[in-house]
Amino acid sequence: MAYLPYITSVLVTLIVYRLFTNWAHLRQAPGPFLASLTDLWRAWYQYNGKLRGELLKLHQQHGPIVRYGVRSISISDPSVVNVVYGSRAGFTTADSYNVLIGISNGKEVASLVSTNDEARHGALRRSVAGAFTQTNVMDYEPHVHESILELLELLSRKSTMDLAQIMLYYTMDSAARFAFAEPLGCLASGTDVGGSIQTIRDRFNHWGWWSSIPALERLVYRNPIALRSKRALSSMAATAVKKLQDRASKPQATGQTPDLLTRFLESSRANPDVLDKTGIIGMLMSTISGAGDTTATTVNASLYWLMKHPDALARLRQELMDAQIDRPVPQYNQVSKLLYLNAVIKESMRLFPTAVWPIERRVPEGGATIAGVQFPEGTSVGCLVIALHLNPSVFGQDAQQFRPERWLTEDADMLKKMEQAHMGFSRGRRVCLGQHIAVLQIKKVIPALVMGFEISLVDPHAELKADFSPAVACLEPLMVKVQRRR
Ligand code: HEM
Repeated sequence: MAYLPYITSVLVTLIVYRLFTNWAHLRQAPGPFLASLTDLWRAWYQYNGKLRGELLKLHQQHGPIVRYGVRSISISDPSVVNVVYGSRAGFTTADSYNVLIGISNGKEVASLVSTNDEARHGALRRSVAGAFTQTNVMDYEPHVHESILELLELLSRKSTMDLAQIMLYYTMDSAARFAFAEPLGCLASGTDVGGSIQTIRDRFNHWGWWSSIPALERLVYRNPIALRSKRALSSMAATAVKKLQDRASKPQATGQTPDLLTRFLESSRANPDVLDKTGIIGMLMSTISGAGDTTATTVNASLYWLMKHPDALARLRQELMDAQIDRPVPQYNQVSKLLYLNAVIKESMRLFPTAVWPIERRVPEGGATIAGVQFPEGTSVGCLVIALHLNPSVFGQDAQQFRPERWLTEDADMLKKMEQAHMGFSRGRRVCLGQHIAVLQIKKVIPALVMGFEISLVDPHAELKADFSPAVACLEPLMVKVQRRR
């Protein structure tokens, strides 16, 4: 007992020393004092879905560099995009990605997204890249087409509905179709079949809630006891395993619409050391998970702003009529190059990007100078996509407004500047692998919907809202009225 005051003072000294070194680490960067002492500050805001909004405010207050954690820096300056994400820059993913690493049979199994081993990431990505090129994704168009027909059929039976939910059913069914040629059945049943959507959202929640404190996540979920606990396969993973087993013994016949599974099996035969069976299941899961909420949110955002801006909707419909697109669903080659459609989608992604917090990268050995500030090795730096997208120095004083026409400017320099600041699909080595499939899905479904239906908000003042606590923005319900157009 006599030692108690002594032990207490040693502990207090150690804590004060730790807090001081935390603060001193990046003291050159402005930000909330609490955030410089402990990562619990950012964890709290992220858990409550408020980090994104708080960082936006901090950027307005302090400028392009803001500190939001002991070693975390948020950036809103588009000129640094290439410094951080450029292919040769040497930045790797930050520790926040570690909480996404899966656990299988008591071992950690990193996926394409969660691995911080850049050599492995590069090899894995190269091995499957052929399945995602602009030309090759055209092979999957029949899968997407079929899902849109099913969506339209469902809509024609409704008068009011939650657009956010129905669109997620479309993107998930479509993703399962182009992944392994079978829909999840969400559109057919009007439900989240087998809880697949919830399983994915649980993963996004886990990533979001623990991203700020990965060391604590490791202690709780990756200790030897937790690692050994049995985990049931999700219904979607079980379907993917079954499909893989079936396909290994009975490959797709000539004439069948190819899917990602066929392409991954081809890649696996060519690169068995890089992509094994577990890797194929991982890739299928990563693509379906990455394809659902992201694509649905972009379609919803586009439709929302078109509902709010009848002039833009009229202009889009005119463009689609002039192009004489097929009804009820256009062929991709009829819509892929339509300028106004493209501008509407770009503008919607600009105003409602799906990445929630800065896309974090780790400063490599030797440190780096970013926006004129020197940061030591190990600092996590990342562009906050929404801050970049609302930057008035790039997008002008009306940066907060939905104005697709800004993407039709004849000022080539201006256009280049805006393109460089657009990070909806991220940038660099880890740029969205599925972006061409996403664009295919979006550019086919929006014309089908706006030509086939009058869609209007049940509450004309309704706002587009999302939960920003998971890693990917998850839309809140958006009630709309639908009526077939003649
Ligand atoms: C509008 C829809 C989409 C948006 C906005 C979007 C956005 C993004 C972003 C921002 C990243 C980078 C994440 C990071 O570095 O932390 C990413 C990565 C990725 N996306 Fe997408 N995505 C979309 C659709 C899709 C689709 C349809 C697929 C699959 C077919 C897909 C598959 C992937 C994969 C596999 C990665 C990881 C790439 C890598 O690490 O090398 N995404 N996406």
